[in-house]
Amino acid sequence: MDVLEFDDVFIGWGKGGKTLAGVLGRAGRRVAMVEQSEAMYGGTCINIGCVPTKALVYASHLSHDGGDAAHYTDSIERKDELTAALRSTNFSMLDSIDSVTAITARAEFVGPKRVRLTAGSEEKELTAERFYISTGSLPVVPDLPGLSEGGQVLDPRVHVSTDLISERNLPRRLLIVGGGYIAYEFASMYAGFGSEVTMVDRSPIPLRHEDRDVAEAVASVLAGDGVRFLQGARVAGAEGGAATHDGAPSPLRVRIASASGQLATVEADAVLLALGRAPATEGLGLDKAGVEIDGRGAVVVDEYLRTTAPDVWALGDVNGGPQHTYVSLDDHRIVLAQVLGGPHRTTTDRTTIPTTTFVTPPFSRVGLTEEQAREQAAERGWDVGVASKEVAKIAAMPRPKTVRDPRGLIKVVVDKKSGTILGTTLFCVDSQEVINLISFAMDHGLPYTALRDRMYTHPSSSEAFNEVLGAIS
Ligand SMILES: Cc1cc2nc3c(=O)[nH]c(=O)nc-3n(C[C@H](O)[C@H](O)[C@H](O)COP(=O)(O)OP(=O)(O)OC[C@H]3O[C@@H](n4cnc5c(N)ncnc54)[C@H](O)[C@@H]3O)c2cc1C
Ligand SMILES: NC(=O)c1ccc[n+]([C@@H]2O[C@H](COP(=O)([O-])OP(=O)(O)OC[C@H]3O[C@@H](n4cnc5c(N)ncnc54)[C@H](O)[C@@H]3O)[C@@H](O)[C@H]2O)c1
Repeated sequence: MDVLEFDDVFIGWGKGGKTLAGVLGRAGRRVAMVEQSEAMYGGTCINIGCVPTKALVYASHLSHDGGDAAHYTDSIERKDELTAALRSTNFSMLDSIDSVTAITARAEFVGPKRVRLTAGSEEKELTAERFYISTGSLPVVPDLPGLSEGGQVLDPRVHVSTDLISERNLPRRLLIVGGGYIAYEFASMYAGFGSEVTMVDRSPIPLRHEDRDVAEAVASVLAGDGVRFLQGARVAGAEGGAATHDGAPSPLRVRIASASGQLATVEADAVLLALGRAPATEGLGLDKAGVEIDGRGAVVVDEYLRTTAPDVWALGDVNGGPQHTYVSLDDHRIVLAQVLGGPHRTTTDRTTIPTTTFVTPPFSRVGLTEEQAREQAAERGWDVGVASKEVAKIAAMPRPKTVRDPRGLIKVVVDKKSGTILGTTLFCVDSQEVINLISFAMDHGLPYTALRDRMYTHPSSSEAFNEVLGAIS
């Protein structure tokens, strides 16, 4: 069997891995990037995750001619063109570096610092000084009566996010099981495309980790777009009918049980399971390399992202950290500093991690909720102050009105004594941009008054802070 030698071997073409591979390759190191599928060059984000879904979120709320079904099919085709172009660019970005070898094969460790690659009937082995595990995560498919069993769906009408956005036909009725990022983004998106969306969530209330006023604002906007919420509910069974007379599949009839045991039946042309993603560590032979995993299957790492084996790091979703592309990207900075030098970094120096859930308008948050801040106030000596305003009522922020979406809410939580910003929720047009400004201010210890008294371009969404932060009480 061929044995090839490298300086650095990456398993999986994720965001952190591909960025680090590029830097090391450009520095002249002999780098191998091993990716199991040519449809995944560039990783989850550009192929099946962030980018395609955000392209569809945007398309879903565009006005269109020719009916919802045609608009949906057209949007899926455009999304496929976009991801194909990004995949090709991502491939060249590494492949064009002389000292980088891109290999399409599935990798598994067969010993310390040794992996076997399998592509069809071909096998070879690689050895290297350093290894980087960047294999991402996979959708969790728990057993749900009538829908899924043993990690597999039981019916072609049952999907995970990855394959639903490859379906060319708009489901007239979509049932979404889950209440996290993907459930909310897909609910907003498919409602925008014209599907009748029902969400089944085991939590008794929507968005249980958010302040109630915020959660209610988000839920009422989605409800206004036609999304039906079944909270404190679970799947109790499902039956699929035979094909109808015109050959179209009949809907699945999904039985939903509430906390009190009462049953409702929801008819669905498609069901989306959005129940989390688990680190992709199965079949990687990690035990043979001395790399430990935890109870959730995540690679155990320290704050330097070092695994339990020497010279083996884990970046991105696979290390059990927050599952966002920008976290995987930040992981590469932490590892880079150890391998090639540069500013010292660890995971513990991340002060804030902002998030955006791409419903329409987008919902973004950084730091603490009001409830969390009040819980910690006595211990931390904070005098908690809050400013909260409906977007439609913010006179000094005409931007949402100019783009015809003045829905939502802005809420900022501060310590009045020191002026420290403790947390911010932005549920409004442009929030995916503006939240980064707040996160920057928080990381650099700027008081809320610095944002209140700044000059902003006009009309913009950031200028909301002139008015909203003037009303802290
Ligand atoms: C629908 C959806 C929407 C999302 N939207 C957002 C968003 O808007 N913003 C955001 O920040 N995050 C979003 N995320 C999360 C984000 O996509 C992930 O956090 C991120 O892509 C993880 O990157 P990674 O570096 O861990 O690896 P990934 O990009 O997941 O790459 C891992 C790669 O490893 C390959 N691989 C796995 N096992 C092997 C093996 N044994 N051998 C060879 N190759 C292997 C896989 O094929 C894959 O290409 C979304 C995710 C999903 C599913
Ligand atoms: N905009 C973004 O940054 C973005 C967008 C999409 C996905 N993502 C990432 O992708 C990951 C996966 O997204 P997701 O929405 O699948 O996961 P999630 O962790 O956000 O939500 C999972 C949901 O499933 C529920 N759940 C889990 N197991 C269940 C069970 N057995 N029965 C009933 N309910 C169950 C949970 O209560 C939760 O509501 C997330 O961790 C997220 O970080 C990020």
